[in-house]
Amino acid sequence: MARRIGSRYTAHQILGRGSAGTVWLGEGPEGPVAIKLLREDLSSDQELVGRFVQERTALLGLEHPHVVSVRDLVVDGNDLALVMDLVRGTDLRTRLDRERRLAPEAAVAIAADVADGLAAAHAAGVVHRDVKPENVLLDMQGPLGPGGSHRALLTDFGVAKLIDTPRRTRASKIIGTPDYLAPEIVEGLPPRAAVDIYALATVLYELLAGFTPFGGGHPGAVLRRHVTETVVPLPGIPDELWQLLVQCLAKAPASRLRASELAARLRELLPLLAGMPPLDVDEPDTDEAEEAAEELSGAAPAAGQPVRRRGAVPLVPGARPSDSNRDTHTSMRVPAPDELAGGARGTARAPRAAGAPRPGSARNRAVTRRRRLTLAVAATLLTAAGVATWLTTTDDTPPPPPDMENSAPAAP
Ligand SMILES: Nc1ncnc2c1ncn2[C@@H]1O[C@H](COP(=O)(O)OP(=O)(O)OP(=O)(O)O)[C@@H](O)[C@H]1O
Repeated sequence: MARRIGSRYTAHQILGRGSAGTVWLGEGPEGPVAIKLLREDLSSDQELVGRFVQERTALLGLEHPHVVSVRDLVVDGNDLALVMDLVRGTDLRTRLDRERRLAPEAAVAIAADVADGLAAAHAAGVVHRDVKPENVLLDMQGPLGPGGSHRALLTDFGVAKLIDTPRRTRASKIIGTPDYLAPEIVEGLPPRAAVDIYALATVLYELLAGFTPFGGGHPGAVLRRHVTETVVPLPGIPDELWQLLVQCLAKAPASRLRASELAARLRELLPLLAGMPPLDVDEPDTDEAEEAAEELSGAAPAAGQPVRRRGAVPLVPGARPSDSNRDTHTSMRVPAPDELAGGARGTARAPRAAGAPRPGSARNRAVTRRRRLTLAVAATLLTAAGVATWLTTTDDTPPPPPDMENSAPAAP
């Protein structure tokens, strides 16, 4: 049923739902649009209202073929809506869920588009801060690009920041989605353009492998891996592409490429990747420390039951907790340096060539079990040491003064 939004727009049909609201296919004075309508029960939530306004502000004047433009912000009674360019297609997460892994040529073409969009945002002084497959839309009505890929557009600048905002103090909260968070964010440094490059390299790795390099398990473990672990090579990946990924996943932000350079280098690789099938990579093993902790607590799934993944902290009150650390924004306290330094190492999920034996195959099970008990104790100690307290639900340190740079929307 059609619904009026302000005096100039009509919403016709739901295109999708996010944690903060619903995106509608709509009509405006200049033709079809997408209308993101804030959930009514959240219209009094100042943080979320702030995100809508922020998205409008960040994108003012930014017109680019690889960025979804925001056309209008409508405030009408209880309705708060962002009017955006309509992208007829799907989001990259949906495509990835359907295909599991993309052929390298298509993956690199999409990443190059997003890098172009980021270059435009960075040139306009905006850092996105939440680059992930959910925030990349694929235009399925336009012409096909290399490897049959659709034009990709970056969207959701709701937590974007102006790069040049001065800041002298260490950040007290982390905003972002754990799987894609650059190490300097975890360490409390201000978000600069390089955080988007790290996140995009993580997305590209995920498109190629079917999983993120440092994801899996408890959000605290994911954060620590970003700081302490090195990325494990993907079997069968062309060396030139791997080197590019490694450079953009560098722990030191200054070592990463700039967005325009990354876009150019990715496009240079396209002829080399033409016709190459998706990489033959098996899913990594589940984080052993995580499993061990669950075993110890009696929470381990019974044989044959799917492994339960812990969710990140939903940004929005009432949102369903996500089933992974990559689906939702999270807001966490920045861990202290000693919290990052301690704890189990080597927990990054190691990719295996398809068919290669799992490290914990049947003949190794007794050894694995003994290791798990040791790890379980380590995991319990870690938890006691405060890793779990990074999560925002309880933060018993006095809150910092409200400051757009340093504070994040409070998790429920
Ligand atoms: N400009 C657009 N044109 C067409 N479809 C869109 C547009 N923007 C969003 N959508 C669709 O609407 C759905 C919800 O988008 P939204 O940005 O609210 O959610 P999200 O990014 O998945 O969630 P969250 O707000 O929690 O980060 C997405 O699945 C996306 O495919």
